[in-house]
Formats: sequence, structure tokens, C-alpha cells
Amino acid sequence: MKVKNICCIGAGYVGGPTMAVIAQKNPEIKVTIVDINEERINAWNDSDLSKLPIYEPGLAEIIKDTRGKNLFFSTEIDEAIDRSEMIFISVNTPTKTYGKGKGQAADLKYIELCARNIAKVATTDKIVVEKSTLPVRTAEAVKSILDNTGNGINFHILSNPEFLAEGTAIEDLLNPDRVLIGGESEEAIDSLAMVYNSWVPEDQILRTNIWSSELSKLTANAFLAQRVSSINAISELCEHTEANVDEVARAIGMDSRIGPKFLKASVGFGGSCFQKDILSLVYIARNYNLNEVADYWEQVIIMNDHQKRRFSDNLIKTLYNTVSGKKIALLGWAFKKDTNDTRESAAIYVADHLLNEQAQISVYDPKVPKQKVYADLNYLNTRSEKENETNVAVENSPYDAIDGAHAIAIMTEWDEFRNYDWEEIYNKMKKPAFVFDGRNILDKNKINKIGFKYYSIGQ
Ligand SMILES: NC(=O)C1=CN([C@@H]2O[C@H](COP(=O)(O)OP(=O)(O)OC[C@H]3O[C@@H](n4cnc5c(N)ncnc54)[C@H](O)[C@@H]3O)[C@@H](O)[C@H]2O)C=CC1
Ligand SMILES: O=C(O)[C@H]1O[C@H](OP(=O)(O)OP(=O)(O)OC[C@H]2O[C@@H](n3ccc(=O)[nH]c3=O)[C@H](O)[C@@H]2O)[C@H](O)[C@@H](O)[C@@H]1O
Repeated sequence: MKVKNICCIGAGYVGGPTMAVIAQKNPEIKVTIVDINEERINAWNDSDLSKLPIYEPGLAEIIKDTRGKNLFFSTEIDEAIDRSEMIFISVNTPTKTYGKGKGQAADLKYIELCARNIAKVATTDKIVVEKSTLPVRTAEAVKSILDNTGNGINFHILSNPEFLAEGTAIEDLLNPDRVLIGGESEEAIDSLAMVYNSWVPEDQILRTNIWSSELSKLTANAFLAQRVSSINAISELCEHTEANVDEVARAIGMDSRIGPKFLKASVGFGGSCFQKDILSLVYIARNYNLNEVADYWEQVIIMNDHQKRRFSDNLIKTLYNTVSGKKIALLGWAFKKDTNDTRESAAIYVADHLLNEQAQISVYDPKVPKQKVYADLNYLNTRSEKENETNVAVENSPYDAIDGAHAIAIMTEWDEFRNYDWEEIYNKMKKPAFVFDGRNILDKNKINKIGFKYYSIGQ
């Protein structure tokens, strides 16, 4: 069946870019993205494209091309559901913060609400596509809700996990390594494959059973995160042995069996998904009493927490064992470059740790607004909002952030950081001027020559 109307529930980092590309590549399909968050929908509809709720290179151009033609953003959820033959569920699936599985299991309440909503309003047959990342066997629950609370119509459930990375979302969507579709109904799978076929070659559209598809998404993220934790583990060993982690990464990455990607040592991975998805995998494994499997994957998170912690511990130790009253400038707050997303960013935890040691923090990030920095710190609940406000300054210019600072900590690998006038920065800082490069982006020789005391990861 050729689909004419698509609805996507969830106008977030996945729903927005994914549907924008689907709309651009399928001008004959009307795509409506709906969300309960009115403010977010209004921002997607803003005529000023710099106000879109998500920053992604290339996204604004596609929105400009498609919005109002065959791409629509709306809060009229029921109407969009009933009008569409295919409904993507792209809502958030965060780690549970309450009850059974607290701190580990994925919270599926938003998924269930979507399923109930679809069942309630749908009057014609629907293909329901799981776009959100879900624990393996969630489709069983979704199907049960749809079949038991629906109006006697047919629902086909597909799993179509998303593999885009933030900062390169548009590039990843336009040139995916593969599109994965899991399901039971060949016809439903064909309908979704046809949507992607407008730009993705058939041999890159992988068809599997629904459980393999659900589990592949968690597995892919677990493997990617594991590579980062593996190289970060080696980075600590490098610091004790005079080996250089970037050289080690290059040497092993040239082995075609290992490959060069995802071997960049860092202050620790962040982002909304790696930690949440591994925790979800660990929880599932424990539920099946597979404790060795659970312990194995849990270690990836333990290593990542250790890496964040040892970065700030090292900074404090180097600053003569105290940062009390000292100004520490954090360059970067986003969890990686080219995104305004700060979820689980290492910067939050490093700042929190330094604040516990009574440091004065200043922050500069090219894309993260001031209120987001405070919201991230307040969410931790470590101290009062007032204290965060007093001890943290968020600046609009990097030169203001570093003015009079004892140390700089580079938290995000924004390209612009490389090109700053580091001589001027040096002149404006307290001496000795320390730089802790959590991303290994600066030229060590150049920085040392200026007079900085430079510390990087794994070198
Ligand atoms: N952020 C990323 O790069 C990636 C995320 N994913 C997965 O995609 C899913 C969505 O992630 P994001 O887009 O980052 O989340 P997000 O939090 O940016 O967006 C989710 C949106 O869903 C809306 N929503 C929640 N419940 C709703 C309901 N009942 N009805 C209507 N709207 C509702 C929220 O208001 C929110 O705007 C998650 O499962 C995540 O694991 C997968 C690949 C990449
Ligand atoms: O499910 C998801 O949400 C997505 O999670 C990741 O994408 P994302 O988190 O957006 O970004 P990544 O590029 O994977 O980076 C994650 C974190 O690891 C860090 N990282 C990455 C690579 C590396 O070599 N070293 C390293 O420290 C990054 O700085 C960042 O903090 C995956 O790469 C996507 O395929 C997946 O769809």
C-alpha cells in the first residue's frame, strides 16, 4: 500500500529531523508531526528559523523547503492520527525515576499513552511504527493495548529504530548505513520500505523479525558506548605509562577489524541515549536472570562515570588540591559539538563536582542558552537554585568566561574553540594558567609554548 498521510507523535530530536527528511523526499505524502508540548510546536512553526527548538546543521533549510507544503507541526493529535494510514511513535523513553526499575528500566508510560490514544481515535486500519528506542518485546504490549482497547480495526506494528546521531542528524538521515524494519506483516513492511525507498537503496533496507529489530537498537548503542568506555579505560593507563591514547587509537583503528571510528578518548560520553539504553539492556538482562550479561554491560557505565569523575579530580589535584573560590571556565556545555542538546552532558557532572568543592564556575557554549545550564544543574538537586545562580555565571562570549579564570576545562569539542586567540586568553587568566582539555582538541605544543599548563586525556 502506498501511504498518503503520515503522523508522527513526538516533535523532538528524532521526530523533527526524521519527518522533515521523509517529507522532503516524499513530496506526495502529507506528514504531520504532533506533540502535547505546545511551546515546542510553536517553535517548530516559528517563521524565524533560528528559533526552531532543535539546532542541527542543515535542518532549517529542509524545514524551509517543506513546512506548510507537505510538512506540518500541530497539537491536534487525534485528528492527525485518524487521518493517517501510518503513525510513527517517536516520544521519549527516559530511564524510570520512580517505582520498580527506578534508575534502570526504560519508562514506557509515554509509549503506552500513545498506544491508548491511537486505539481510542483510530477508525481505519493503521500501521503503527515504533521509532522510539524500546526494550525488546515492547511491541507485544503495544499490540495488546491496540487490539484490546481499539475500535475493532486492524493494527500492524513495525519496529523502525532510528540510528541518527545528533549534530549529524541530517547527514545520517540522508545517507543512512541502513534502515532497519522489523515486523510480522510483509505488506506493512513494504509500505514503510516504500517511504524510505524514495532515497535509500533497497539493499540498505534491512528486514528482520520485530524482536531482532527492537534489540538491535539497544545493542548498537551498547556497542558504540562500549568503544568509548574501552578507549577511555586505556586513556587512564596511558597517563601512567607515557603512551599517548590518540596514537594508540590510531594504531588500533588501522586494523580493519577494529576500524577507526568511535575511538576518541574524552571526558566521558553524554547524550540522552547511551546511558539510558545500556541501563535498559542491563535491566532486561537481570529480569531474565542473566546476571553475567548484565554485569558485563553495566561496566560500560561504571567506566564512564569514573572517567567524568577522574577528570574533575585531576583538575582539583592539579590546582594544588583546592578550587575553593577559584574561577574555573567551562568551554562547552552540550554533550557533543554541533548540537544544543545537553542531556547527560559530562559538563553537568564536572560542574556539579567542582561546585561541591566551592569553585566559581563560568560557562560558555555557542548554542546552549543560559537558562538551560541552570536548569541542568538545578535538576540534580545538589544545592539550592539560588546557590547555583550565585556560583555559576553563563557568558555570551568565551573571552568573558575565561577572564580572570584560574583554569579552563574544555568540555565540548566545538570547532571554534581551536581557533580562539589563545595568547589573548592566556593574558586574561590568572597564572599559572591551566587548561584541561577534555576533548584533546588543542595543539599541545602551541598551547605549552604560550605558557599554559596543559593537561589532556590519555597523554
Ligand atoms: N535523540 C537522539 O539522538 C535519538 C533518540 N532516539 C530515541 O527516540 C526517542 C525520542 O527521542 P528524542 O526525540 O530525543 O526525545 P525528545 O524528548 O526530544 O522528544 C520527545 C517528544 O515527545 C513528546 N511526547 C511525549 N509524550 C507524548 C504524547 N503522549 N503525545 C504527544 N507527544 C508526546 C514530548 O513532548 C517531546 O516533545 C527516544 O526513545 C530515544 O531513545 C533514537 C535515536 C536517536
Ligand atoms: O540512540 C541515540 O540516541 C543515538 O545515540 C548515539 O548518537 P548521539 O548520542 O547523538 O551522539 P554520538 O556521536 O554517538 O556521541 C555520544 C557521546 O559519545 C561521545 N564520544 C563519541 C565518540 C567518540 O569516539 N568519543 C566520545 O567521547 C560524544 O562526545 C558524546 O558525548 C549514536 O551514535 C546514534 O547512532 C544513536 O541513534
